[in-house]
Amino acid sequence: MSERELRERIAMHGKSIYDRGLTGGSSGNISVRLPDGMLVTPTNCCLGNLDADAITKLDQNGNRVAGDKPSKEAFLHHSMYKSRPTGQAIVHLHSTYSVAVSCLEGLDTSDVLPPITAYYVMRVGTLPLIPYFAPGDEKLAEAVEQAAKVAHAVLLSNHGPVVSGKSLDDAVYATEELEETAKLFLMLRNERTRFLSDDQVNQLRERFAN
Ligand SMILES: O=C(O)[C@@H](O)C(=O)COP(=O)(O)O
Ligand SMILES: [Zn+2]
Repeated sequence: MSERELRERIAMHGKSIYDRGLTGGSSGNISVRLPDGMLVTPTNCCLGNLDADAITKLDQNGNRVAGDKPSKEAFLHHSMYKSRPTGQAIVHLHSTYSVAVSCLEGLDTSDVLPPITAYYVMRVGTLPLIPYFAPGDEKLAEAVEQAAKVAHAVLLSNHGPVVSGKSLDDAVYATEELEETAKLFLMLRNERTRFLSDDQVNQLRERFAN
C-alpha cells in the first residue's frame, strides 16, 4: 500500500472506531509502520474526524517530517514496534469494557483474560497487564516494550488496550475482539463458566499463530 493509501485507511478505521463508540473524544491513537519511520495520528485529535494529510509522519529517530504534532504515545508505539518486528500497525483505544477490566483487582497480570472463545485465542491470544503509568510517561513505553516481546496485545492498567498487528486491518480487528471478550468476561464473572481447555487453546495456537 502506498503512504497515501495508508493515510486514508487510518482515517477510515478511525472514523469506524469512533462512530461505533469504541473510543471517545480525542482518546486513542493509531500508527502504521513505514520503511523509513511511521505514520501516527496527531495528539488531541478525534479519531472520528481525521484529516489524512494531517496524520503525522515520523522518521526512524522519531523526528516529525510531515503532518501535525504527533500523539504523546508515539514513542510507546515506537517501543512496541521494536519488540514486534512483524508488527505493521498499532491501535490504542479507550474502549469501555477493556478499560473496565484494566481497573479490576486480582487479575492474572501475565494474561488478563481467560480463553472464552476460539476467535479471541486466534486474534489476541495472550494479554499481559502493564502497571499503571501516566499517559505519555516514558516508563510506560519501556514496560510495553518488555511485555510486547511475548505478546502482540497488552492492557495498560486503568487506561486501555494497545494492540499490534501484521496489518492495520489485523490490529483493528484484534482490538475489537479484545473489547468483545472483555465484555463477555464481565458478563460471565459471576457465572459458572466453561472456558476452552489447555489442549483446545494449544491446538488453536499451533494453527493460527500470530
Ligand atoms: O490516554 C491518553 O492520554 C493517550 O494515551 C490517548 O489515548 C490520547 O493521546 P493523544 O494521542 O496524544 O491524543
Ligand atoms: Zn490513552
